[in-house]
Amino acid sequence: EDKPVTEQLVDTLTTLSGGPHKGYRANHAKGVMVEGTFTPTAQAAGISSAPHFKSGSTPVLVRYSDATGVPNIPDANGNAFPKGIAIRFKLPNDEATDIVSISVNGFPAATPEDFLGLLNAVRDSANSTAKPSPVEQFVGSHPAALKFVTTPKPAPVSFATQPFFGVNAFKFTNAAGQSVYGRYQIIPGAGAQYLSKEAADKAAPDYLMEDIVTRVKGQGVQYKLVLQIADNGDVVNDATVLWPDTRKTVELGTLTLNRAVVDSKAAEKPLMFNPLLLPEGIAPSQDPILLARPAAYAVSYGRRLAN
Ligand code: HEM
Repeated sequence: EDKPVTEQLVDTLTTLSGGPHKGYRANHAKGVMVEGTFTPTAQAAGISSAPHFKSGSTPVLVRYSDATGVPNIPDANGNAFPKGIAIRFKLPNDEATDIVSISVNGFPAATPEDFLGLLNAVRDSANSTAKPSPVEQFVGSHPAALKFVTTPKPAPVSFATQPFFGVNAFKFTNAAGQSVYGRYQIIPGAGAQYLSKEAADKAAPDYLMEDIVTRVKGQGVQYKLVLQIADNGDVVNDATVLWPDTRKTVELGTLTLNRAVVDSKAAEKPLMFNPLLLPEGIAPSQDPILLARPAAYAVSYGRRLAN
């Protein structure tokens, strides 16, 4: 193949979803958007000089999503995991920065090439009689992929009871020029709560998308934005390598979501969240998965707008 790996990834995601599905994202196609504010803690400015970590509140736009490019996948379907949360912080002077996270802590591949290998193996298993199947062969020789696909992904009671993880590390620098590497954790104020298998089997196809709109219009929904800080020597460029739970965490602030987005479907189409849209005070790590994401998202975005 002469195409860039990032475009091949979008092609395979499209094939896996039975697409192209006109006007939808090639992954995380089904979603809903809500709005609110982010309020930083006093410690946040000590981590990064980014504008939203100074004092005051920042307006946020949030898109929750189900995995896959299937626009009408039932929320509790086994393929609709990991769940996604994309957060746009609307900074002063028409600037913005995004956090784009998933409901699993970790990723199945350390490189875009390996991720393509996994997705192509899933694709090729559909029409294969080989034993072991292509995907069984792939996960048999790729422990991180095996770990990711076998990690339990229970259906949450609500998006408001689902923790999310940034997975890729970033470099945070404060006003004094001191830097740390960290990974985001988005911790629900309501606590992590999941449905039983029986309840998940009976859940309505759009139960999560509908529930979150009801919640934001009612009591509102809160999360703590937390940063897990790497120790010297921790691997920061590999999304398959978790850091120990004993690593220091710093609370960066609170997300309060209290408004639905009118006509969310129309509003989400011309939007592209970008994990590398970063203000001063936050820089990418050299994680090849992180660095590949904007190119892949842009291919999906371009195709979405083209039809
Ligand atoms: C090389 C690895 C990856 C590829 C190829 C990939 C591919 C994609 C694509 C094509 C989209 C649709 C973008 C659009 O049309 O706007 C997307 C969306 C998304 N991705 Fe990824 N992704 C990767 C890694 C990740 C990682 C590591 C995370 C989180 C830790 C993540 C979380 C999400 C979320 C939450 C969305 C939905 C964003 C929205 O609501 O608009 N992805 N991904």
